[in-house]
Amino acid sequence: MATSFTEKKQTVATRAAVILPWERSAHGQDVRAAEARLEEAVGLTASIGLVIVRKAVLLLRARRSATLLGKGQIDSLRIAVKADNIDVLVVDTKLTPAQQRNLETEFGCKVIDRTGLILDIFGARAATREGTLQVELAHLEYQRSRLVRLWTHLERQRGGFGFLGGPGETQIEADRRMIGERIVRLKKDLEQVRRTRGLHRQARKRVPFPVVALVGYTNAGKSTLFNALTGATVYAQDQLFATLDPTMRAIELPSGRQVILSDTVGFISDLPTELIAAFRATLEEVAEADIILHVRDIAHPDSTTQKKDVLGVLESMAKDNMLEQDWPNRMIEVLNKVDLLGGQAAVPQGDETVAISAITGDGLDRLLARIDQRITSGMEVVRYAMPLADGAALAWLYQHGEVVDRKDQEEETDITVRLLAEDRARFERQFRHITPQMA
Ligand SMILES: Nc1nc2c(ncn2[C@@H]2O[C@H](COP(=O)(O)OP(=O)(O)OP(=O)(O)O)[C@@H](O)[C@H]2O)c(=O)[nH]1
Ligand SMILES: [Mg+2]
Repeated sequence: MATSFTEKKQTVATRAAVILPWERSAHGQDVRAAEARLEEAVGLTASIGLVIVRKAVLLLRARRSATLLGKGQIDSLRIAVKADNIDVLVVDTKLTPAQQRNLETEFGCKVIDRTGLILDIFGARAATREGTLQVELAHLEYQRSRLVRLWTHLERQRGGFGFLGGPGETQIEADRRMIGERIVRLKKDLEQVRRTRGLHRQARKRVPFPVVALVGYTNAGKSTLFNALTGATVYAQDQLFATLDPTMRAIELPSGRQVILSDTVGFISDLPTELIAAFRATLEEVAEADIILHVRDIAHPDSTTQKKDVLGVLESMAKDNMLEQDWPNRMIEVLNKVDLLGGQAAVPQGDETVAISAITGDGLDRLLARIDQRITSGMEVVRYAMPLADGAALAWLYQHGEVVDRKDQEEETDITVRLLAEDRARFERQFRHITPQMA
């Protein structure tokens, strides 16, 4: 893994300030939007273990090429960094390599930008092989772009073309070559992983129960819902990306049918484009899901934009064959946090939406019933003839399907059962001696 900020294990808490540069021209005067965005950045920063001692929205009249911020802002920040003993300044926007370096010089502390911050988070969260490779690739490309610019900057300072070949320059060139070679290797490895992806999906389909995946924006309440539904004690708190690992747990639906619930990585707003591939790779669990629960924070000011973002990413995954084309049929929209809006009645619900509060438990029974219904609607009716002595096969059918009819003879039974298409395939693979009859 590329060097990561969080890899330096800290014994003493690292103190951070989080600032959100807010351009009036680009963002307008929407104070509520700025506050929500700042809170997201604070959550992201907390999730890599930094202690936030100061946070602020800084209005920008223009982006200054050398330092981004204006002179007065820099002066007052310098005082704050000193007074609060700040080790890291998180600037929630994209900084050019020169801006980052200049700000570090101004403040005498480490400065990280939004891309650097998110890369760090993804690095800690990537679970699959593709995810890990994809994140490392993004990290190296980020580093390389910083090296290249630094190099040209030095060249300019010397007023030449690098013929002098000073030691610093040689080192940078060597670093750049090393990074370049590693990138080529990673891309090859990724190719290989992608080619075998189809095979893995087949293997994963052998999980014995339908999979229900929770997706949605960071802080939407996925982990809280996951806990409410499993009664499990999985880490959930008001901290973005509290989930460090994709978590899977079996739960029982009202019908008695078992499903596997899977919590996933949260979406974040304005994901830097160079990180989209890495993020999508961390979402691979969704590809295996029989049902996708799209959890939304319906009380969030950007709720509608967040929804569009989520659907956009899923669509792009389907386009690249990471997700099966019929994914919209498998989705249920979960409007969470209705307690903040005065209960279920405040929110319109349709066939594809269920309003809930993961905190109060309001609407959870309806959600479970809806999941049950959705699973059943995708079922087929099949008839099998099998030896009565085959207890394992019979038990399997009772556990995974709904037995509609059964006629026992002396040695044999003729059984009609409703099964998911995948379950039917699983059953017929596992019990090859049993023959499906004409319905
Ligand atoms: N009022 C209210 N707060 C909720 C509800 N559900 C979750 N929250 C709060 O929202 C915050 C985020 O919840 P999480 O479950 O950690 O969110 P998440 O979607 O898992 O976030 P990531 O793991 O970062 O993607 C926590 O403070 C929860 O207590 C709800 O129904 N009502
Ligand atoms: Mg979570």
